[in-house]
Amino acid sequence: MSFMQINDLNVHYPIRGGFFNTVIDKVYAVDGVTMEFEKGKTYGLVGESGSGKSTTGKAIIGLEKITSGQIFYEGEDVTNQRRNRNSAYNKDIQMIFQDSHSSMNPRKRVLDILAEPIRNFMKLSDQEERKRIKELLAIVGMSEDVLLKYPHEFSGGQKQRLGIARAVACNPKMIIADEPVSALDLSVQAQVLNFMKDIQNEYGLTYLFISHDLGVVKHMCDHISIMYKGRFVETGTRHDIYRNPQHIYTNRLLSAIPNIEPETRLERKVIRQKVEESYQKEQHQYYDEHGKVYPLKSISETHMVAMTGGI
Ligand SMILES: Nc1ncnc2c1ncn2[C@@H]1O[C@H](COP(=O)(O)OP(=O)(O)OP(=O)(O)O)[C@@H](O)[C@H]1O
Repeated sequence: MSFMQINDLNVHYPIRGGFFNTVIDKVYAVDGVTMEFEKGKTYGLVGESGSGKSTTGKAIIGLEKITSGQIFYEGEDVTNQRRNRNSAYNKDIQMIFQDSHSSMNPRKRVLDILAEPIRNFMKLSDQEERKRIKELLAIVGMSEDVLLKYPHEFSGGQKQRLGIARAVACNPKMIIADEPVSALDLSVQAQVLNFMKDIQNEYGLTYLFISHDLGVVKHMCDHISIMYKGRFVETGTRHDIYRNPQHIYTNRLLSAIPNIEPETRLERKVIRQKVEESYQKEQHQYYDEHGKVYPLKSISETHMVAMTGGI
């Protein structure tokens, strides 16, 4: 039995219009997503803006209402517990966001920001709480001098560290990280990613890493799902996705990975143009007549691709 299982998750938003403001259509933000997580592993969820990645993450954690589907956690159906603030599920599964700043109250000091989850989920004395907060700062490599500071006094990288400290405060089992490094400079990105890897190894955390950039998740993820218009176009191990990509959309994302080596920049630009041309020409073979992604089919024990019988 896997650590967590998501079965046929759907999040559809009604679009209203017309004279009576009735539902005229729906946005299929998440459209039949199935995922399985094993303990201690890192999963990537990658797609362009609007593909439904954040909605999937928020639905799993309970920040978004789901239209249908089931979530099993440690063998138990938690679909209806996700929005119960005091449930074990809510303590065990935490989320960090691209912009930690906007998720932190600007009028609260670090001390209070870190104390909040502890007060929600753990019954500690004042002294124990202080001790835990100091431990958390040590985990993210920050000194106790910051306790009385406010969020605006920190750099982007430091704020992400505080966001991580807050997420790990109550010993979670899984962290959903929504574009955790996208707002940071390249050098700081690597630092934050390495440091997330370290805490994962130390505490056996499971990660779901959400990103629009296949380059960012490359060195982190054991397993990757590529999302387009609310559906998965391809899922597989890191090797399957980077060495043996099958779907035209995966190839397009691979060719879009930003390149920092000046020697190969021109070469990569040519490849990117070629991929884009074939995407424009051949994409109709990869989507149905309504532009929808086909159902996934297994092509190996680990690798699934959305395709019609014809491909
Ligand atoms: N509350 C809402 N009401 C209506 N549509 C919504 C709502 N929230 C999201 N959507 C739509 O659902 C789709 C998926 O959005 P989502 O934010 O999950 O994508 P994303 O892949 O995370 O993109 P980004 O990286 O830009 O956040 C988009 O088309 C978006 O406009």
